[in-house]
Amino acid sequence: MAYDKELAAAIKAASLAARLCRKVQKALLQSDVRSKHGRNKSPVTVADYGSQALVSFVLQQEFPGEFSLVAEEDSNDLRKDGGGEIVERITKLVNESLTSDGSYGVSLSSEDILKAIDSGKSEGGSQGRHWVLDPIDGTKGFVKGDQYAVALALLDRGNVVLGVLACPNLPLTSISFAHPHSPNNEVGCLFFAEVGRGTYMQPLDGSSTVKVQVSAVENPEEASFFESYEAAHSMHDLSSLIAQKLGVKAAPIRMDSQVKYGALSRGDGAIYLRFPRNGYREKIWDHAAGSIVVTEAGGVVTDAAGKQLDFSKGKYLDLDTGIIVSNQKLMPLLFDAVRASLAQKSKPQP
Ligand SMILES: Nc1ncnc2c1ncn2[C@@H]1O[C@H](COP(=O)(O)O)[C@@H](OP(=O)(O)O)[C@H]1O
Ligand SMILES: [Mg+2]
Ligand SMILES: [Mg+2]
Ligand SMILES: [Mg+2]
Repeated sequence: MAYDKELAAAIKAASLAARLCRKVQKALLQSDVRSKHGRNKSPVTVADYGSQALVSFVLQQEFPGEFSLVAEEDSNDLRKDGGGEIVERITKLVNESLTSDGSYGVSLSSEDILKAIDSGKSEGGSQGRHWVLDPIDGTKGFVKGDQYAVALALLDRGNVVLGVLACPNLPLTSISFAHPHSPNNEVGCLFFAEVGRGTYMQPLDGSSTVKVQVSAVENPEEASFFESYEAAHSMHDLSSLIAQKLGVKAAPIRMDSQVKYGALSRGDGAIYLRFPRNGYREKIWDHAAGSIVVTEAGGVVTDAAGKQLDFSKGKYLDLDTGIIVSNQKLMPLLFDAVRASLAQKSKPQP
């Protein structure tokens, strides 16, 4: 089928990267966390770099020749004074992962690692094929020992055609309030989706695979919604106004990263609301994999004007106000509640 080879390579790369991240998270030392310079100051760890180097290396091994990767991180900070020690740690981590996997029989130098990280500088766009990678989405969740995801997607002529979400800290069974997962439940899932072929979930070791579907809930009173854990990433007051207008009774499920898309794709919750504060421009790597995982599971992902997300315009998503996600039945009600809430919010306060 169209993208079988690419999907197999993406699952392999994301699984290897997830195992590297899991190892680091278990032994995370504060020294592994640096905050990136510049306005956003979102943290970045040895695992973000290690994951990006590993995914980039594996994909280039599987697809030698033309290769285009749009990825979040670059090696600029690592090449500065004082970066040497962290580069050594990253190199060791990546080589340990490659040795344990055994497929490639190579040991990479620090320069190989920096080059692999920097091969993620493509701008993407509407022509040709581009891999899109967030090596750790939800680094804030990662550093506090909570949820994060390795998010890898493939763009083909501007459309997302496959996505893989490795979620090392997500329990295999539902996390919804309605069905709290059993305490001895296995933790670590990988979701994958290919255009036109549905969404599947497997444990990180790939031992079994199930097809997943979004929640069939039609009554908003029975629905629950996901939103960012970070109030800095999404306006929680707006989400609660929308939920109230919609008639949602349950409290929000607040989680870091695109794990929210994975959990929604298997029906743990019926809605995801994301309203960044003014001026923030969403990056394609924060949503490419998650969006296809939901849409291939029967869900709908649009901006606040009801428009599909457009991944063909380079590294950024130009969208109207925010991102709303739900199933086909609830989406018309959700859309009306969003419009009414935005109208109310924009009215001058008395
Ligand atoms: N002000 C902001 N508004 C919205 N998203 C932001 C943001 N600052 C950072 N982010 C993005 O939000 C992502 C995490 O999403 P969530 O809030 O769902 O956990 C971060 O991904 P990284 O952790 O890969 O940097 C980061 O790219
Ligand atoms: Mg980041
Ligand atoms: Mg991200
Ligand atoms: Mg990231």
